[in-house]
Amino acid sequence: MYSVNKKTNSGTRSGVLVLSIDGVAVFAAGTGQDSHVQEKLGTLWKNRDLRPLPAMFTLKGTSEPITVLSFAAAATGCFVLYRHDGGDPLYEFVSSVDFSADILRHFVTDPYEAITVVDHEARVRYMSPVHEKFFGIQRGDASGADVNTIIENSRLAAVLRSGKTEVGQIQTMRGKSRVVSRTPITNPEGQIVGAIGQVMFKSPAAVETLSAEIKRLRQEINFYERELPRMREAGPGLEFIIGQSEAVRKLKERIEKVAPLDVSVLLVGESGVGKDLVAHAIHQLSRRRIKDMVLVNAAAIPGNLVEAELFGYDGGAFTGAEKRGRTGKFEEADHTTLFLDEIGDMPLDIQVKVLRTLQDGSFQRVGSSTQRRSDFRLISASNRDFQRMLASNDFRLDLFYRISAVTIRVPPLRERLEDVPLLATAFLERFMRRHQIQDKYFGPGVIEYLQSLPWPGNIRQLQHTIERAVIFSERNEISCDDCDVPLELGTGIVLEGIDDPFSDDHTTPPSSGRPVAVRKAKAQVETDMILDALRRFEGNKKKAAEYLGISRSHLYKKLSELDPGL
Ligand SMILES: Nc1ncnc2c1ncn2[C@@H]1O[C@H](COP(=O)(O)OP(=O)(O)OP(=O)(O)O)[C@@H](O)[C@H]1O
Repeated sequence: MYSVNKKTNSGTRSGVLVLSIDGVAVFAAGTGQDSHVQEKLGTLWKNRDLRPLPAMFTLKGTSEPITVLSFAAAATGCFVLYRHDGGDPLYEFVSSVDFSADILRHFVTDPYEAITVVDHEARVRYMSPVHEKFFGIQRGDASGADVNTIIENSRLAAVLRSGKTEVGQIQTMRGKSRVVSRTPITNPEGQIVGAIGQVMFKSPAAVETLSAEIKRLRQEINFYERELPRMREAGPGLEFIIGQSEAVRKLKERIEKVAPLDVSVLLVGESGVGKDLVAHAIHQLSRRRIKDMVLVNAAAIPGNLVEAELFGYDGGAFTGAEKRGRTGKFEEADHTTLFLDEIGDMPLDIQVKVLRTLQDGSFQRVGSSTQRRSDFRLISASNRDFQRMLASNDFRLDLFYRISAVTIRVPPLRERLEDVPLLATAFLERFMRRHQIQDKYFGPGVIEYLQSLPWPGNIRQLQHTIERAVIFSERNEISCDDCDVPLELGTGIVLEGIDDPFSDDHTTPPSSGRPVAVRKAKAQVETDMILDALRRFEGNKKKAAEYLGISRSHLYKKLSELDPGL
């Protein structure tokens, strides 16, 4: 199997060294005669009590690394040595793994490994017990027989001739289909000495399932490969803005018009109407879409950090700052869009600095005097009332002009209630997918009921309502009760005799598909509003009635209905 002192053109490649108990060489051949090798192995051998010698290791520090197989007896150490590229993996395996026989036994007897080994004449040399059992053969009876007389449809002889491996072939044997592999075996000289036939899967069905799964995954990959460039291009573009109402149609038109122009856009509208979505759509339809939009939520940054967040800072600019300094959002937004959300919440002192940057694109990091520049397109959004803030000097007029080259108002949901069916259905599907819930659907009258509500929390509130219903409805059919809107529905409800403060045209919402629930919700909101007004004006009914926009007598009537004791 292994020849000692094998010589090649490059000199002695291998050898043997036998050491006495004291590390003295008692026999040496080939590489084993090298004094350097003897000295190194002698040291290792003498220290074997401290550091036991592994069965196989590499001897370093010689002219070439040498692989050593060690066979230690009580009194002598025997080492077989060879240069790294001169070994035989089987010899190494058998020498260094003392349970190598168990591993081989496992391969030939494992109940799941049905194998047949043939020699170069296609005569059976070995058949694993499980394979013998399958063919109804007594142990060893097939040995020496032509494989074709034992295994029907065998192609082992063909594989011996072709020298080519066959993997995953279906072979029918004894009326059963099996998925098999056939492998020719060569010796180190490259001659085919035999072949192994092996059952890979017991039935093609298992392979079919696997292949169907692979096919499905391939299709999925193909889909994403096709879609990815488009999705990258489009991002959350216009198609993510659900709705076919006139209001949404106009909104989309405006987005498409303004997106390619490199002007500042201010998005106004109540909370939850979709300003964020609109900002993304504008960015995606602009030439700056190549780089991701940079987002800043002015309301979410603590006042003392707004400046550092926006302009960045130099190392050690303030306590707690990162040592190497940090890039600010303006700098990050170079060549892309900067989305300043909740700009109405920006402190006045920061407004001045932001204005300066907006005027010429230049800024300084906190703690630095170097002027930097950034070329960004600004989109800002706020649900605040700018008229009021400008009047009370809470927002700088010059900044307002800068940020609002174009202002887009995103309409509240109550102005486009005809979009509710589309939105509700899309959210139903989205949340069923997200929560892995199946087969939920809206029962009769639910969509009409949803359309009858004024949605002061807008689309975000509708979304939450549907999500709650998907999760908590006990039956597959989602009922109006499942969609009950929480009490904090609050101020948006149009009260009898009270103008809806949000509505432009004061149209009443479409008639309810579920009058009782609507009435209940209205009554609750009415009560809340009335009590809130009374608290605000410390029980002064005249002022409360004025505030609510109803007559005093109407307020008294309402109070008597609520609680005669009030
Ligand atoms: N037309 C729409 N189609 C589908 N989803 C929408 C639509 N409009 C808004 N949404 C969804 O409603 C939620 C709230 O929208 P968004 O955050 O854009 O509102 P916003 O106006 O920015 O609110 P805020 O002023 O509170 O920041 C988001 O999950 C958004 O995806």
